[in-house]
Order: sequence, then C-alpha cells, then structure tokens
Amino acid sequence: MDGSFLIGARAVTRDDTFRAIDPATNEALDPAFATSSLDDVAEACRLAADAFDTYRETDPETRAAFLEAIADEIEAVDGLIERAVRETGLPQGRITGERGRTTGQLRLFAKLLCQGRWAGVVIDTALPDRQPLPRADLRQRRIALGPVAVFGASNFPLAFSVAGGDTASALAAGCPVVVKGHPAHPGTSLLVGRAIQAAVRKCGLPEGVFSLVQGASNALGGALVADPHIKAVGFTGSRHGGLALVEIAQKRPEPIPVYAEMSSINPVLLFPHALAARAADLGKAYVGSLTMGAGQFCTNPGIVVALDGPDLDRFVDAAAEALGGAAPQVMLTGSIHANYDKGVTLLGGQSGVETIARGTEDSGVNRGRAALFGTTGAAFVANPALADEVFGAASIVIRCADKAEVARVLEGLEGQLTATLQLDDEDVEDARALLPILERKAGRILANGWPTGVEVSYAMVHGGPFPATSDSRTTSVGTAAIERFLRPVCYQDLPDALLPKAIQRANPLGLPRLIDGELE
Ligand SMILES: NC(=O)C1=CN([C@@H]2O[C@H](COP(=O)(O)OP(=O)(O)OC[C@H]3O[C@@H](n4cnc5c(N)ncnc54)[C@H](O)[C@@H]3O)[C@@H](O)[C@H]2O)C=CC1
Ligand SMILES: O=C(O)CCC(=O)C(=O)O
Repeated sequence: MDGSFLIGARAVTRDDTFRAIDPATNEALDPAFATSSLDDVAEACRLAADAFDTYRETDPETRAAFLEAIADEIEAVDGLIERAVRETGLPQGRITGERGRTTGQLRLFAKLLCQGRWAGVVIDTALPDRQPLPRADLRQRRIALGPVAVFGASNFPLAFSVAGGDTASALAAGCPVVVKGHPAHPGTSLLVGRAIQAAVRKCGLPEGVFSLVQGASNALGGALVADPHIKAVGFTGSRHGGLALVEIAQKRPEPIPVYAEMSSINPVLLFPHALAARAADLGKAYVGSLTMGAGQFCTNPGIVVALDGPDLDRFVDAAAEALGGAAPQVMLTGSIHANYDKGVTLLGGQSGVETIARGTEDSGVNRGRAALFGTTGAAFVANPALADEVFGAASIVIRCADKAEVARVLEGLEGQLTATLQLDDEDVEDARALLPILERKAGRILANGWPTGVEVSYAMVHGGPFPATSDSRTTSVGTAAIERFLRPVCYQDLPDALLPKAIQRANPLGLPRLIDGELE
C-alpha cells in the first residue's frame, strides 16, 4: 500500500501526510497517507461533474454490472480484513461479516436496478378531445441528482464507508461519488477505493464516477460539501459533525440536501407480562446487544423503560450480572474512547442517577468499560442531559411509576432510529396505546428482538426524526436509500425521438410503468 488517495483514475501522493493509529496499542501504522489538498477536492468534484451526464444515462444493466464488479473486486482484495482490524480494533469475525454485508448490499442494488421500479415511470397519456381543455401527454421519470459527497463512518469501516450504503445507493441512482474517507481507517479506505477504481476501469465508465479524498481536517470535508459541483451529501457520524455539514450545505449559494445519520439512544420498552415471564433472559440479551462491538452502534440500546417493580428488579439484576462480567473492549479511536469515558462520568454524576454496574476493570489502552445506570421516570423527564447519547456500551434503565409516566418519558425523547418492544400477547393493548408516540419518534419499531444489526433489504428504514437523521423522509440502509439521490422530471408532449429511453412509448428498457393511474 502506497498511501495515495484517488482522483478519478489516478493515485495521488502529497508531502503532507497522516497515519492510522492502531487503537489497541496506540501504535502509528505504516504507511503515511497523503492528505488531499483543497485543490484535490475541487479536481475530484470537477471530474465527477464531467462524468455525470454520461454516467447517469448508462443503462440500468450497465450500472448493475458496475456494482457487481465492485463487489467482486472487494472480495478479491488481499489483506483487507487484516488492515481493517488493525485500524479499528474491531474483531476479525465482525469485519468479515461486515464485508459480506457490504458486497451483499452492492449486489442488492444491482438487482434493484434490473427490476426498474426505482425509475418511477408514470405516464398520463394525452387526452386531445377532453373538454373543456385537452390534456397534454405527461411522462415522469426520476433522474440522478448529481455528484454526491459521502463521508465514511468510523464505526463501520466497510458497510458505512467507502463502498458502503451511501456510495452504493448513489452509484445505483446514477450519481458519481466523491468519498471523504474516515481519517481513522485510511488504509481500509484506500484498499476499497482501489477496488472501486478497478471496477470503473473494467466497466469502461468515465473516471470521474469515483474519487477518494483523505485527511483529518474539517476544512477538507467542509470544502467538499461547499463545492458547487456536489448536489447531495451522505454522512454517518457525530451530531456535531453532521450539523456542521448541514449548515455548510444550507449556506451555499445553491443549498443542497444532507442525509446525515447522527445520534440515537434507541429506547427499549419492557412490558409487564414479558418481564414477568422472562426478566432474567431479557436482562442477559439486552447486555449482549449493548456491549456488541464495544457499543459502537448508532442502534445501540441506550435506554430501557419499564414499570417499577420486582420483575424489573430481576431484569436489572440479570443485566448487572452479565455486564459486570463483560470484558472491556478496544474502542475505535482514542478520541471516541475519551468521549465515552467523559459521557459515562457525566451521566453517572447527574442527580438522581445511580451506577448499577460496570464492566470489568480496564487493562489496556482505549478499552471501553461497559456501564449500566438507573434512574426514575420523574428524574429522566426533568433532566434532558440524561437522554444525551453516550457512544459506547453505556445504558440507563428508567423505572416508571405508572403507564402515564412511561408515556411522558417517551414523549420527551428526541427522534430515534429505533424503538424496541419486549412484549407478550397480554401486553399488546398497552403497546398499542404507545404506538402513536413511537411512530412519531422512530424510523423502525421492532418487537422481541434487539435494535443492533440492521437488515439490508427492501422494507428496511434506517432513519428517523432529528437528531437520528437530518431528514426523516428517507433511509440510509436498504433499497429505498436510492430515493435520496433521485428527483422527478416530467416531460410534456416531447416527441419520442427526444425522450429518454425510460419513458419512450415502446418502453425499450422494459420498465414497470403506471399508465393513466394503472400499473401496466
Ligand atoms: N451515532 C452514530 O452512529 C455515531 C456517532 N459517533 C459520535 O461521533 C464521535 C466522533 O466520531 P467520528 O466517527 O469521528 O465522527 P465525526 O462526526 O467526528 O466525523 C465523521 C466525519 O466527518 C468529518 N467531520 C466532522 N466534523 C466536521 C466538520 N465540522 N466539518 C467538516 N467535516 C467534519 C470528519 O473528518 C470525519 O470524516 C464519537 O465519539 C461519537 O460520539 C460516531 C460514529 C457513529
Ligand atoms: O446496527 C447496525 O447494523 C447499523 C448501525 C449503524 O448504522 C451505525 O452504527 O452507524
């Protein structure tokens, strides 16, 4: 690996460099990586704009073959898993699974392209004899928005990074992509970036379809979002970072959409009959979800809400026992670990909050020690700081005096990616009463499971009201993610010779069409 970054078909080096740090040891890793300059960012965006008109009008099958080629190239990269493990501290099994999720995601978008519904073809045929006025021939399809800036996430070095869901959905839509790799895993980013670059070449696509810029400074990311050629942004990371990018995008002479996935504490509701039947099992399973990946999931179960009583005591005892035996895990970066420790100290120091259990003692660098807290519904409602996300394996159990207090706790929450119900048949009526609140708050509501681990599928919604995301109308995981990067265009009375293939009368692409309100 040579430490370059990728501008179109070129690998570029610069004198200004930075290194990845192995978070398990704090050792700086070779090689040194070139930091992209602001001119490099501008060049990547210009190439993307040059490629746009050609790339967006490629046949769906061509883009599908491209996505498949990227997946194949990623699977062929030597040393990818090892490098990602070194740069993130995540275990090999987890990274291997994540690679499968990443390539599976690319292949799912390839399949979606061949199915054609994404093109959104709707036709209202002309009614020349309609009284009192004739109707024109109206043909709608969706086209790509333009070049997209994607920010790789620290916590998913493959599935939410260079070739992750944002990139896959933007490329599927017909948008060239300029990725800013996350500075914590530049080697992983480069290896995956090279795989995409190779796929661009093999598929004969314009070089500007993909570039990867690298560097740690906010100026770099800010310049990318501000570049006039960029027409949308995909981001997963901190609330602070996401909001900074939203502000830059809104202040541009031409504001653009930012799809930022930010903070979420993912409430878990324990209903009385479920608690009575299996409190101890629920306690253990909750700690499994909480501590997975050192808790570094935005879907991590950060709060548990239940009626106070002996069954909740049994849940808490089982959770405390499981968490008390949980070994500290390497976190992604020194600063994420420091933020975690700070968040745990702040939460534990709030009035009305008790520390129920901590994971076993910290014995190495950047190890996150799990933390379980408890409080009452009244204290939680009175103090918004108790609902701040602590990114890592920390969670708080909220003991409510009655059902009305459960509802008040939920009403007080900000927007969430998920809400989880642990319930039995006898709990359904209580759950039904809370469903309207949960629908207003969350993008995904699940029963008798745990929120971590998102399925990549057609029905998935990985989104939710602010601050879970900056735009609750969409999802960043699953096939519906393509919609973020498309916009409708209506063609009125254009002759067939001028129409794009997607909406020509003979339907040469064989796309599904809604004609005069009826599915063809
Ligand atoms: N909710 C979630 O899913 C996640 C939350 N986090 C939170 O974020 C904290 C920091 O972790 P990171 O992953 O590094 O996230 P981050 O938001 O600090 O950085 C993500 C990316 O955005 C860029 N960036 C950040 N602020 C920027 C700005 N003002 N202008 C331009 N570019 C900017 C960074 O260089 C990086 O490429 C964690 O401690 C955690 O609290 C991190 C990862 C996921
Ligand atoms: O739980 C998952 O699989 C996805 C989590 C996620 O989107 C994140 O942590 O950024």
